[in-house]
Amino acid sequence: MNAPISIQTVILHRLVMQLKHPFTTNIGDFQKKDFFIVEVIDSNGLSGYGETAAFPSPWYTEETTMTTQHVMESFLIPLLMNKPITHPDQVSQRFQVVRRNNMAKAAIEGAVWDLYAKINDVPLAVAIGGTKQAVDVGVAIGVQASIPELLHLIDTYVAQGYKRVKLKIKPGWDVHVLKQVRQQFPNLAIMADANSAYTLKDIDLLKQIDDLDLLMIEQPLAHNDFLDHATLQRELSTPICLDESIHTFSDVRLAIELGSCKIISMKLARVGGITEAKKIHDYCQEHHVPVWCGGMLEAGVGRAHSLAIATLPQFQFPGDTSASSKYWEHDIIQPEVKMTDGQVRIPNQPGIGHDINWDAITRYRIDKKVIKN
Ligand SMILES: O=C(O)CCC(=O)c1ccccc1C(=O)O
Ligand SMILES: [Mg+2]
Repeated sequence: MNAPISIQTVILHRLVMQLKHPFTTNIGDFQKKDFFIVEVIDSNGLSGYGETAAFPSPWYTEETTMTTQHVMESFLIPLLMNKPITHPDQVSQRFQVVRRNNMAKAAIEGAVWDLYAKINDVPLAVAIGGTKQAVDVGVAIGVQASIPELLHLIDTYVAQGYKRVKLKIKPGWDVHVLKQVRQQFPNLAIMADANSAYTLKDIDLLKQIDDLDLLMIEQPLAHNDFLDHATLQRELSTPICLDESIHTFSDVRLAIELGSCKIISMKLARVGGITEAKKIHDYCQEHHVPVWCGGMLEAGVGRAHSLAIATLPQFQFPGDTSASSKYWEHDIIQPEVKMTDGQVRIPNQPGIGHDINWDAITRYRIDKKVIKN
């Protein structure tokens, strides 16, 4: 029987961090991340940490930095305060009275999972049921100014040891780019992520991409579509991977039943946290559908959570969970996340297994709100 956990205080640390390199997708250009580190503190004064993944604008899902703050403060935190739980699975049950807002939920739920693992003196990966000591990682590369620049960048990442590259594509930066990359790197594991840039009218173009022996093509069609993706998947031998379409366990059931994809991208933020992610993972395992861990340009806390979930056995492709140094001059955790030979080792320390780097937090923090009940 687990001892009850009673959350007494929640601190929302709002940070703004500059990305090392701007990240360009079909939708826009990202120079910085504006987000919250959520700190939950129990009656013994022990802290757990989570991170919101939303961006300032609702381009990826409907959530934004400010909606996560509103929903956490007004609805989610009051559901948790002073009403003890015995297991973090109960957090998502309690949050069911709030529709969607998965990024707000995932940040708080993640903080409680970290706290729970620390109380039980086990790494978060172990608390989740993970089985791997290290996970394979790749890099996501945004749209570049020119093809030579892209080829050079890929070269750099491959030399560092990354096992797979994911290239953002959009109309005007797609087949011709991928063809040249494939020519230059005949044996590299390459995937493309369209962030919903295409429709079924682009079938000829998508069939040309199908000839390039990609690992998968991520979210080629609309963010809320299952039927057209199923039609497209019947036409392509390259596996489709769904990202934006997947917010819940039910979405995964629908996608697999309809044949909308052959691979699922998992993001804790998008599915509302670890408990839902585990449910999705187990269903995918039963149905022999591979899963891999996507990224949201997270800082260290969110990254550590993603790495922990990726230790589950059905995570079968390298994640977008690259080293801290791919994104940040200084990360907010210590040690930072490091990659060796295409892998990140999972820490043995309790919880997320990284300390908070308070110097970095202080440097990047623009606001701090302490919520007591
Ligand atoms: O390196 C990363 O964190 C993933 C980069 C990435 O592709 C991405 C970043 C932000 C939002 C959505 C996506 C995506 O997977 O579509
Ligand atoms: Mg994606």
